Amino acid sequence: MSKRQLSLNLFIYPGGHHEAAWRYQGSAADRILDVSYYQELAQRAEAQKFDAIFFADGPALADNVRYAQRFRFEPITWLAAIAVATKRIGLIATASTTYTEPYNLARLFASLDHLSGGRAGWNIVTTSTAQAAQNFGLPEHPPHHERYERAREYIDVITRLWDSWEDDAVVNDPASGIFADTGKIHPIDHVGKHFRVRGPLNISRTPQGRPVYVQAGSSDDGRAFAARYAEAIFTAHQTLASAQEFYADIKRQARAFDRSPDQVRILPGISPFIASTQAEADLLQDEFNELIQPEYSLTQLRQMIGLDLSGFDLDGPFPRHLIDTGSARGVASRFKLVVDIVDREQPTIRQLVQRLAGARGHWVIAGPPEKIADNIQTWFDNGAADGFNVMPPWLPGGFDIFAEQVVPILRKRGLFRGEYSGTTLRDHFGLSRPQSVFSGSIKAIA
Ligand SMILES: Cc1cc2nc3c(=O)[nH]c(=O)nc-3n(C[C@H](O)[C@H](O)[C@H](O)COP(=O)(O)O)c2cc1C
Repeated sequence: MSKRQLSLNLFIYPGGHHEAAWRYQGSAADRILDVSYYQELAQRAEAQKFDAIFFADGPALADNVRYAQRFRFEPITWLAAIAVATKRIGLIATASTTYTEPYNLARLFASLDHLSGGRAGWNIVTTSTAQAAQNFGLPEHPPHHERYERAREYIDVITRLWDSWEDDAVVNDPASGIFADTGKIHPIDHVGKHFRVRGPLNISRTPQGRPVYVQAGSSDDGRAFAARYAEAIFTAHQTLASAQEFYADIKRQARAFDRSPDQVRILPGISPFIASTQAEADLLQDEFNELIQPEYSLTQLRQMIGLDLSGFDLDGPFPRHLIDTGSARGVASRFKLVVDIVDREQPTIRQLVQRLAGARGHWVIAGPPEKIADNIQTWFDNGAADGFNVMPPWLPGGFDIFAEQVVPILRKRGLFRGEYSGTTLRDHFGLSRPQSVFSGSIKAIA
């Protein structure tokens, strides 16, 4: 039995994850729409045998774009260009079940999986950004519970679309003149509350059968959805204890859905400031925090906890009494994460925005390479993570330092691969390739 190994993804934000990264002299602020910049990043991550790269997404413009590089290209398109510049690394794109339709999205991800030789992953989101509704003619953003109800039906439909061609449906025999065995291509005939889709999909089953299902739910609905469907789960935790609680809960819920917990990889985010000494690493983090623009940070904070602190003294105490914990506004999980920081550390407003500036509530850690590796190993060995979404504070430099100084330590400790053992994202994550739900069934296209 091979030793349990870490999964490492490179989570790419254009200039890096610190909200002021684009202002830092080492970041590639002028290359954020240059696809070769992302191809180079993916090649560097592939050279280090990372499992995947990952792009977030949302169908609306962030309302604080004045102060930070928070616009978004469409990730599937961008990953197609990266696929042709790489051979092994996984390619994970975010797409919303609230603001897309299953048939179109099934085609997009099937195409990405075919063209990449089986390296596609789908970060399934319901979209927590309320302003998206105005771009799709909706009177208001659907409530959280309803978004998850739609997402469950969506997954059922899209899974059957990806499975609608059995693996051996394509014959492709010019001599006999038969291209496909239509007895192995199945309509899905779905009629539900949110969707009516006949199918089948208009492309054959992909190298992975289906893209890898990734999810990042944190609420009760989100966790249940993740435990039932997700094969890799992204999550944000500030402490080992919080990550251990999440990890144990998801693995328990997965078992309750009769799933093997090994088929559910849990990947918290980590945003490391790395330097040869602790003092230098702290200085590096301070350099970034000095570039913070309070107008941007306070907008972020308002989105997370629904409080507008623009009139407050930044160096005054955070007004904890104004937080109405009864109504978790904004993104529920981030709301709780911010409240926990405030209750644990009683920060000033400035100290809180600096805590969140690094990576929007993900784990930010500063120190020498050995300390970063030690912390990664502690979470990995103590039931808090199966791997990490690496979120460099700035790119490309922040990733290069992690790759050159932390990955070798993890490798030396036997925690991370020296070579890919497979070719697909499922291989890298150690996930099985799913059978088509139609294998052996009779109803096919006439
Ligand atoms: C690493 C990570 C990446 C995420 N990326 C996105 C994203 O690209 N788009 C999005 O709408 N939500 C994204 N989310 C938010 C989650 O989809 C989810 O809405 C959030 O964690 C709250 O959980 P809930 O859906 O259970 O309320 C991300 C969350 C995490 C932890």
